[in-house]
Amino acid sequence: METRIAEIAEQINKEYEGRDVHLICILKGSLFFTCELAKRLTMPVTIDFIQVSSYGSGTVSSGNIKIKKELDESIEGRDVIVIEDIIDSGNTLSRLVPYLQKMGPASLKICTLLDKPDRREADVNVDYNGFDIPDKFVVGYGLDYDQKYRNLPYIGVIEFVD
Ligand SMILES: O=P(O)(O)OC[C@H]1O[C@H](OP(=O)(O)OP(=O)(O)O)[C@H](O)[C@@H]1O
Ligand code: HPA
Ligand SMILES: [Mg+2]
Repeated sequence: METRIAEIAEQINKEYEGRDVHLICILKGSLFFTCELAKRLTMPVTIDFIQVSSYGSGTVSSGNIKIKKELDESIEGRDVIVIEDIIDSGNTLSRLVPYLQKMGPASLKICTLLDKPDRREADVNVDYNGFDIPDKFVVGYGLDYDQKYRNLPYIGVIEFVD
């Protein structure tokens, strides 16, 4: 995990050389990934947080996103990288990206630790992706099931028994 995060950071360091980067961490899941990535970036970095929710306590996206916490700072004219822990149905980012684009960033890229391409319902252009994973509900490293297990220091699959 750390090796892959370091590789992504290196790629970002090269591509954004000489520029400042503004990271947007999508709470709460991408908190851990944002920290690990940010520590490895070498340019001047600023960080802001937004919280949107579509899952509630279930394992399937509701398709609607609600903004629960707005950004603190303007992103107009800034080089923005949105940090996600996972892209699953794509509903969260396919709604959030146009919302952020309207605020006039100089550039906007998407960086995710995990991608579940088999589950996609809405298109998302991913710029940096840690790992493609199969269609299993995963927890740990920031990812929750009903708000639990975010603190696991690894990614695990939840198995549901009836
Ligand atoms: O591609 P999607 O199907 O939209 O799923 C991905 C999103 O769902 C999760 O967030 P959630 O709404 O559970 O909030 P959380 O980060 O606080 O757990 C996850 O952190 C992503 O933001
Ligand atoms: O597999 C997942 N685990 C936790 N949260 C999620 N949000 C979308 N997919 C997932
Ligand atoms: Mg969640």
